[in-house]
Amino acid sequence: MEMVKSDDFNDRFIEVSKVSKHFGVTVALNEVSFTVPKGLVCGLVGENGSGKSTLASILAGIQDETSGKIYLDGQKWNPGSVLEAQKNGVAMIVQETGTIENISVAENIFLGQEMLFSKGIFISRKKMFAAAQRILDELEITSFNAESPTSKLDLQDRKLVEIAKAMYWNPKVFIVDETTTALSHIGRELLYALMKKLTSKGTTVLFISHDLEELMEQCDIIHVLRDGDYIGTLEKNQFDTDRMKEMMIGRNLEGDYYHADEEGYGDEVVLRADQITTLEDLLCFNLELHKGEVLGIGGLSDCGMHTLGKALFGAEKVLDGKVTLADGSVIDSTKKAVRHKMAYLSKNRDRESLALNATVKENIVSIAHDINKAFGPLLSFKKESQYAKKQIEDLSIKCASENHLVSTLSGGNKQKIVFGKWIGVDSDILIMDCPTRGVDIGVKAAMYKLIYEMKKSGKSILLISEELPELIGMSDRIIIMKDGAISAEIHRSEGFSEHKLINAML
Ligand SMILES: Nc1ncnc2c1ncn2[C@@H]1O[C@H](COP(=O)(O)OP(=O)(O)OP(=O)(O)O)[C@@H](O)[C@H]1O
Repeated sequence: MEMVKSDDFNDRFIEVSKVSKHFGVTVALNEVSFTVPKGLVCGLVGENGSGKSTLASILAGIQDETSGKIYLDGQKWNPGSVLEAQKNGVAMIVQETGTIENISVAENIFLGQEMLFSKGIFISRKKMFAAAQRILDELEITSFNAESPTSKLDLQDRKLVEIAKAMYWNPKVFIVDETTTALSHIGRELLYALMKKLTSKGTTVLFISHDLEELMEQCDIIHVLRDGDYIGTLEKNQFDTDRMKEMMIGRNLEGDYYHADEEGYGDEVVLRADQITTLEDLLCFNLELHKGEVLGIGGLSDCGMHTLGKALFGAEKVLDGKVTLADGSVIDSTKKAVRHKMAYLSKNRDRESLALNATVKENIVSIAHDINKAFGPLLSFKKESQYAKKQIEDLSIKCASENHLVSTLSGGNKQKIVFGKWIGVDSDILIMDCPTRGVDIGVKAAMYKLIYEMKKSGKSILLISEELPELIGMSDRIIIMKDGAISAEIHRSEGFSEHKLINAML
């Protein structure tokens, strides 16, 4: 093992030295150097595509650096695989799905480690389930158990499985990549408490987030990346959102983030849920969305709001009751919804909104056939290319060209594609489930501006969100759901407050 010449490894428990990562012509990391002291929460912040996940995944053994070196606790760190990294104390919660669908929670937690429970040539599933359950109990996770099939879990619960899996390894370094936006209030609190507990025992946490307030609350220091370069570090006493934004973007980000005025909306009801009941979550649920309204829907992740979004778009079977438009049309399939100029942005982008193995262009134009027609049913390749290029430019999607594969884009850039794909087709009713998940502050501001412009031009938007500032900032009216029912309805004119909303959720 190569050793670093220093007595105090604790101050530079992780040492990243001139690390570069190239993907063909893309330079994801450019000679990045920084250190992270032991037992602290270190934030990593930067715009979408600035290299945060790439760096984190090199540390976690997912991929190798092109050049440069990393030292962990004074020793050269170069894990050959994720398993090797985990065994040697580095565990990571990835941005998207880090679990496998068709197996149980326990099998996910001990994936690749089944031999720990071997009895001769057999694996004792009983012992494996018991061990997994102990970890879940210690984390006070009660929404599922070790035997639950992973395919039945929502995004939040699958993230909790990943957290439980990481805890098995008792990590020296715990990496959390843009996970909190997949978690509801309770999930976030659980993660924050865990991070505190871990650091008190000497674990180092690398925390990646686009939420600057969250970073300032949870971190002891914050490293800033921009376009693959390390820009600098802020210590706790230097934390300041404007300074952070300037370091991230290289200029001042000015202007109003949210729309926060009282323009109101029309009386016409454009979408109505009439006593709808779904297999799970919703029972005789009523809702009206008006022309030109931004209706915010909030609640804890299992309150039924994500199912509501799907049911309104015809993507979730409505067993009783119906979803209708102003002209009386019943929406009972996604095909009908799209035909009636409805759009739906799913929270679960990799599973439900994107074709990962297709190109940026193929994804963006996939529902824009009417716009890009040449003659009759024939499509114009030129129009499609121009259309895709415009979305790429408007949302500053970071990719080499419109022919770039979506699977290789950063998380936030994937989210921009989902947004661009649906926004571009000029729908009248837009159901958006966590539309700004994982996007950086600059793009968030651009998305909010577009949502506001759509509202002003008479479009109706149902904004399902787990971010209270987003709901408060953007909505004309907010409905808070709890256990599949409405627990509060508040109009902007009555005054929104986080306190009121949280009380209605719990
Ligand atoms: N496997 C890959 N092949 C090609 N390019 C890649 C690959 N992985 C990442 N990149 C590129 O490297 C750059 C950095 O991506 P990375 O995912 O590290 O950004 P990030 O800062 O984590 O972004 P986000 O905030 O959106 O998650 C991006 O331009 C991305 O498209």
